[in-house]
Amino acid sequence: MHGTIPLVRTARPSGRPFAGDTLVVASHNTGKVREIADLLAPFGLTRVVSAGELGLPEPEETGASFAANAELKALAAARASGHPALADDSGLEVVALEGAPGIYSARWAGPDRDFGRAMERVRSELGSGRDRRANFACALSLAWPDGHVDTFEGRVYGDIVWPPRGDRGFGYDPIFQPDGHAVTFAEMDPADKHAISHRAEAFRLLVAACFDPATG
Ligand SMILES: O=c1nc[nH]c2c1ncn2[C@H]1C[C@H](O)[C@@H](COP(=O)(O)OP(=O)(O)OP(=O)(O)O)O1
Ligand SMILES: [Mg+2]
Repeated sequence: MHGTIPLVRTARPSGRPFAGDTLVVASHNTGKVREIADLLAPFGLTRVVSAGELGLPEPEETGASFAANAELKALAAARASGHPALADDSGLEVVALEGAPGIYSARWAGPDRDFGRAMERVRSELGSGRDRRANFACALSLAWPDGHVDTFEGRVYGDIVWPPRGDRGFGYDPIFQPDGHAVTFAEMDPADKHAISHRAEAFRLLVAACFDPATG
C-alpha cells in the first residue's frame, strides 16, 4: 500500500491509479493542513507536502463560491508543481448574517489572521438577535497538472456561542457548537471533530470518488 498514491480520476473511472508518490496539499493554513494530513493518514500516502513547504504562491481567491476558490487553488498548485493537488476552501456561514462571512471568512480575520477579531465581528454583527444558527462549509478540489479537477462539498450545522470556548482547532472553532454536542469544535478532541466536520464530509465524498479501492 505504500509507494504510490491510490488516486484515480473520476472522468476516467477505469483509468490507472496515479503512480507518482507526491500529493500537494494546496493550503497555506497550518490548521487546515494538519486536519487534511489527519484525514489522509489512513491511506498510506508516501509524500504529502503543503503548498507552503513547496514555496508555491498563495493565489488570489477571486471565485464567487467555495467550489470556485477550491478549484482555482488546486489547479494553481497542480500546474506549478506537476503533482496532483488537493485544495480546501471553507468558511463559516451565519444564517442571521445572510451567510456571512462565508467565502470571506479568512478575510474577516485581516492580513494578520486575527481570529479573535473575526469572532468579535460575528458577535457584534449578530447583536442581540436570537437566531444563532450557522454552519461551516468546505469544498475540497483535487486537481491534476493537465487541468482535470473534481470537487466535493461538506457542511456541518450548529449554533454560534459567546464567549468563545476552547483552544483546540483553528479559526472560528471556539464559537461554533455543532448540533448534538455540548462543546465547541475548539473544545473537542480532533478525532471527534473529524467524525462530523464539514471537511471530513467532503473528504469522505472525495475518497469514494477518487481513491482506488484496490489500493486505498
Ligand atoms: O474547521 C474550521 N474551523 C474553524 N474555522 C474554519 C474551519 N474551516 C474554515 N474555517 C474558517 C477559517 C479559515 O481561515 C477560513 C477559510 O478560508 P480559506 O480561504 O478557505 O483558507 P485560508 O485562507 O485560511 O487558507 P488557504 O486558502 O491557503 O487554504 O474559514
Ligand atoms: Mg485562503
